[in-house]
Amino acid sequence: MTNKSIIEMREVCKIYQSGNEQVYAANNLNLKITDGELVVIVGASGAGKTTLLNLLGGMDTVSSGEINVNGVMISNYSEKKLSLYRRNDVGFVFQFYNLISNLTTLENVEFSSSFAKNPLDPQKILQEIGLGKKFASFPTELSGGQQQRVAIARAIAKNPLLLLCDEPTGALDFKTSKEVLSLLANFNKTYQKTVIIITHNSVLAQMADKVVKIKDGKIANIAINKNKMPVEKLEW
Ligand SMILES: Nc1ncnc2c1ncn2[C@@H]1O[C@H](COP(=O)(O)OP(=O)(O)OP(=O)(O)O)[C@@H](O)[C@H]1O
Repeated sequence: MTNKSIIEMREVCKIYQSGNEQVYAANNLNLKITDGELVVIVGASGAGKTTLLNLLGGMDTVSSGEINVNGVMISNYSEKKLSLYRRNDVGFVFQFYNLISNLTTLENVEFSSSFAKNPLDPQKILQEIGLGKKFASFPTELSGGQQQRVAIARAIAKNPLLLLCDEPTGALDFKTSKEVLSLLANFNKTYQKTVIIITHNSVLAQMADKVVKIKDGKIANIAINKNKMPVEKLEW
């Protein structure tokens, strides 16, 4: 890992209007993430985790403050530039895999990477992820864990600057969750790319380089793990 910051958030606020009330989903967030870090973001339901990830991924815009990604101020981006940023620089993994149901495994990955600037080989990534025998399967023919693998392959094959994962194991059992988390940790290690994982499960904090705790839209704590734990050893 280098010491270069890949993300710098300065005094970021996101305010939603809910009836007559203003909700500070992000309330003065200051955060630096180093290139190649594995970051886990924890916090209770409604704390503001998804809001933070959506702001980083260019899916939502700040109410105030600045977000700099890889030396570029994305918080000043127009809708068009944000769309290119999402396409080229960000890989997303969600709790529910969001695969295209009438495309095969390989087609799902190829479709997404065909829009990216500098994609990796979809077949190679699917092989690495253990889906070498499932190229021709449709999503309904795959287990939940396999579908999440396709979603991860799809995100990785774009060769993104950042891999953003929102509750990637939320719908999976213990064993499958660990397999999926291992893939994310391996990607981080092999490709030296920044991976950010949102979770309710505080045990996952042990696999991170950096753990960010969010509470009521604010950063409650940032901890650095000197000795992060291999995913295989996590128990919950
Ligand atoms: N589009 C929106 N309009 C109004 N309020 C919103 C909107 N999106 C989020 N909020 C509010 O912002 C706060 C933070 O929501 P967010 O989804 O970021 O939390 P979270 O930590 O990801 O929660 P969960 O773990 O349940 O997904 C909550 O109070 C939520 O109700």
